[in-house]
Amino acid sequence: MEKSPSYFVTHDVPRRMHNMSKDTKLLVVVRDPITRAISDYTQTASKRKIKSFEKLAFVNNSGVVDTSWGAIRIGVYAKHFEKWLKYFPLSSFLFVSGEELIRNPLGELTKVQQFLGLKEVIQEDHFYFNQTKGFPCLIRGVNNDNPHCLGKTKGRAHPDVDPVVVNRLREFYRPFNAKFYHMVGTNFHWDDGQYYKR
Ligand SMILES: Nc1ncnc2c1ncn2[C@@H]1O[C@H](COP(=O)(O)OS(=O)(=O)O)[C@@H](OP(=O)(O)O)[C@H]1O
Repeated sequence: MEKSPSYFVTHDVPRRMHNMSKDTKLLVVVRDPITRAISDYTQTASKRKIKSFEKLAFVNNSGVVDTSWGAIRIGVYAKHFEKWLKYFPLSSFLFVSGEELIRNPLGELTKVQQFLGLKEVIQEDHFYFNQTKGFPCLIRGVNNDNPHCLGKTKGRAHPDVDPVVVNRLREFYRPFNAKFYHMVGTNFHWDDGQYYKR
């Protein structure tokens, strides 16, 4: 098993993975592209000083969404996924909802176990919700005495983004999201706005 978010969007990866093994099972965790962009921005901003999200999202403050900015471009999932379908059938993929992975980790991980043909060993009591972190964490060991949350670079606080900008991005992504839902046969409900800012 190997993982990297960049595999999904890097041009030559589908062909190279197919050359390696055409039977590879592919798991893709996807979340609302707007939250994903803000998460991406937050990660970069934690390393160096950059302009505001609102400034970077548009070309010269014009209201035209800057699709050359990676944080925006990566969320156009339908375009990236088209390239994968040239090499792998839809049945090779499981799309995991990033939102549900937080809300209902057992539900999403049960689907993962089934997709991979694994024995279903994960249970409800393997998780607890850490209120401070705001995320589910794992309980390891028979005495539940070895809890494990992801590190502090996962689950950072996101900045508040101007709602006008969020709405503009919502309109920008809507057709791409619709296409993506159609391609994969799942509605992730990002356009309902119910998931933005967890
Ligand atoms: N259980 C749990 N604990 C902490 N974080 C969780 C968890 N489940 C999902 N997430 C979300 O994972 C996001 C980080 O994933 P990344 O794709 O950036 O990770 S990586 O690039 O593959 O290393 C991270 O994004 P941010 O919230 O923007 O930090 C989380 O929202």
